[in-house]
Amino acid sequence: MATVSKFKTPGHGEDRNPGMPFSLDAVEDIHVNLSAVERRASTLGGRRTVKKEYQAAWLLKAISCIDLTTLSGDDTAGRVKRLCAKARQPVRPDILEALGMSERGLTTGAVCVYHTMVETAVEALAGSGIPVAAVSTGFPAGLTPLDLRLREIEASVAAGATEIDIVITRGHVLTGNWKALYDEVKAFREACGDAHMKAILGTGDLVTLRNVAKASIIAMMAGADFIKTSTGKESVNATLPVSLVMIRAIRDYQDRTGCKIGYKPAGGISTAKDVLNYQIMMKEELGLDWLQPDLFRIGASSLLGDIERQLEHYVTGRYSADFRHPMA
Ligand SMILES: O=C[C@H](O)COP(=O)(O)O
Repeated sequence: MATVSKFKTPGHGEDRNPGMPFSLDAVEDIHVNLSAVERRASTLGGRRTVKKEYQAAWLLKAISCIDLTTLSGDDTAGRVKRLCAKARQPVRPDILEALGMSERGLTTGAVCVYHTMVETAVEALAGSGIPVAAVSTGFPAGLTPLDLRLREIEASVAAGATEIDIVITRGHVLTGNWKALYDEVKAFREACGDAHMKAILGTGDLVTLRNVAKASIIAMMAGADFIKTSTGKESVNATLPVSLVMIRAIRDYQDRTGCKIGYKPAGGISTAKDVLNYQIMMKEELGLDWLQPDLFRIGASSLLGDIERQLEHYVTGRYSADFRHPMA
């Protein structure tokens, strides 16, 4: 069985993206061939499959990349504590033992919460090495005053979040105001300090894949450590075609600067089959480095339950009822 390596805790990497000066030239020539993107995305699941022990190994790796998320209006400290317990022990001990994984210290990549839950999560995760990510900047719409959005980042960092998921102003993209988008993301990155910044583009609001590609490049140019598809609150969240466009933008940025930017699809990824498609895409388009939690995260609130069920099926030959995997 392939191994799951313990992730490097992000937030203090010496290889962080320093960004680059704003340049309109970098986005003006971007074009996206919609049918080619859709064709490529649609073949991913069918062309390659991973089975049996390889599938179990890929799913264990996927767990280490999950940003285990709760972002609900009815979140409570109790729910966040239960989520953190699940992040520490994402798979039942008997399943892990059968997989020979008991001693490997498998955890999720992070726990992702609203600002008011950061302290609770930090306390509940103490000593585990699991980072707390805070959604910020007026999540999910990102339309609160700029100074409040900056202060919100600073408050989450002060409360112990080492990863900040910011949301961009989608209006800047829709009106082609690339300089305003650059300035905003750069200001967010400065406010993050040492905390790693994931830039949520809200791709479901951006109308065209060309806009998605341009917004991806601007966010990276302004210093994003990760680019992330969605808040989970748009009517369309992560999709494979959108991901392909963002991943290719990451490749372009790496060609241009040598910097490796992380990728986080988020929203609506709830089955083991979904996540395997994303992993195959990452491996084929960007290579093995992007299967590790320092460059790949999956934002999900309910994916872990299905992965655990599939692992149990692999170990026992039987599927258990959903209620046996109640959290995440
Ligand atoms: O960033 C994470 C998303 O908000 C989670 O979305 P989900 O509830 O559809 O898994």
